[in-house]
Amino acid sequence: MSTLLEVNNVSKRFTMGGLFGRRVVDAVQEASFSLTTDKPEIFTIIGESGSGKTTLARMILGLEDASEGEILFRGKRISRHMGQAERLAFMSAVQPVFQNPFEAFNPLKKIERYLSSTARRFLRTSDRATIDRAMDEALQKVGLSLKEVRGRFPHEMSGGQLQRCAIARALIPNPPLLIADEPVSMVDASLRMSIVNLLRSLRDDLGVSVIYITHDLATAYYISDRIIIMQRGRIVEMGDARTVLENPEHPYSRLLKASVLSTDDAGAGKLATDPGMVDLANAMMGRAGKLVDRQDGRRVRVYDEA
Ligand SMILES: Nc1ncnc2c1ncn2[C@@H]1O[C@H](COP(=O)(O)OP(=O)(O)OP(=O)(O)O)[C@@H](O)[C@H]1O
Repeated sequence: MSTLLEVNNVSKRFTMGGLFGRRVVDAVQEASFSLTTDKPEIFTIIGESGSGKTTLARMILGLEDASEGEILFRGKRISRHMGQAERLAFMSAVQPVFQNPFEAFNPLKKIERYLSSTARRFLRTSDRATIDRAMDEALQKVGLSLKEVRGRFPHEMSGGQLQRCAIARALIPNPPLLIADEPVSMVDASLRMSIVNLLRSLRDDLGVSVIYITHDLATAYYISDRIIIMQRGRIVEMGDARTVLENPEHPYSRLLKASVLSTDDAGAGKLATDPGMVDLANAMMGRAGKLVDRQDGRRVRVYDEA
């Protein structure tokens, strides 16, 4: 079994302000997990806003350095200070998909311009036919074609179609790993599942692993193989997605699940989340505790009684 990505005890601390108004945010604390090359998977990072998901993703993409710990991709350390050639090789293997496809594309440029510059950069060619072939192949993988996209500007596509184009762009160098940060949250609800299903087919048909970052428990349940649940920078529960989400153990994981149910029940006028549950989850915030292994394979953060 060989390792694709290793996140070893990674923490990120942001320090803001001057001498007198110094503020410290521990955005990620001691995160550890790994992905192997043998089994492509959808590995989900879930948590509410501010729990550290994007910071973790940015460190995995080499856009931010860890304050402590290390991240290895195929055994090599990832850092913001990688040399140009090393970065290009890394970027061809680990590609991001961002939240808002309308921001990812320049509104004044045709979509194919963006795709062709990616092809030129990663395939190191300026041969027109090779670039067109690479763009078409990537677009076919997401259910589009160069014929459909050619000549069109971003505003001439739906959010769902444009997100497909963004995913196609990411697929041009044939990366084994995509980092998708909230890829469906800006997409129309009616088109969301088609993007989620697309991620699944990338895993099943192309063998691409996806780190799927979300705060949407429903899509997470639907596509994830494994999941980590983050609360204020700390992993509080991790393991097989079904094991964890069907029967969450940590109070914060239980709260996340209950919050989703309460949305479903809202129409029936049922109470939103039980305040006792919120208090219990909040009481864990900021406490270090430790992750322990459970018999069913999950890891859960537990705390010494005060
Ligand atoms: N560059 C930065 N400088 C200072 N603080 C930051 C920076 N980036 C993130 N933070 C802080 O780190 C914490 C984690 O933020 P992060 O964006 O990683 O969370 P998140 O789970 O991705 O949230 P969201 O779902 O809203 O994107 C937050 O308190 C945030 O304010």
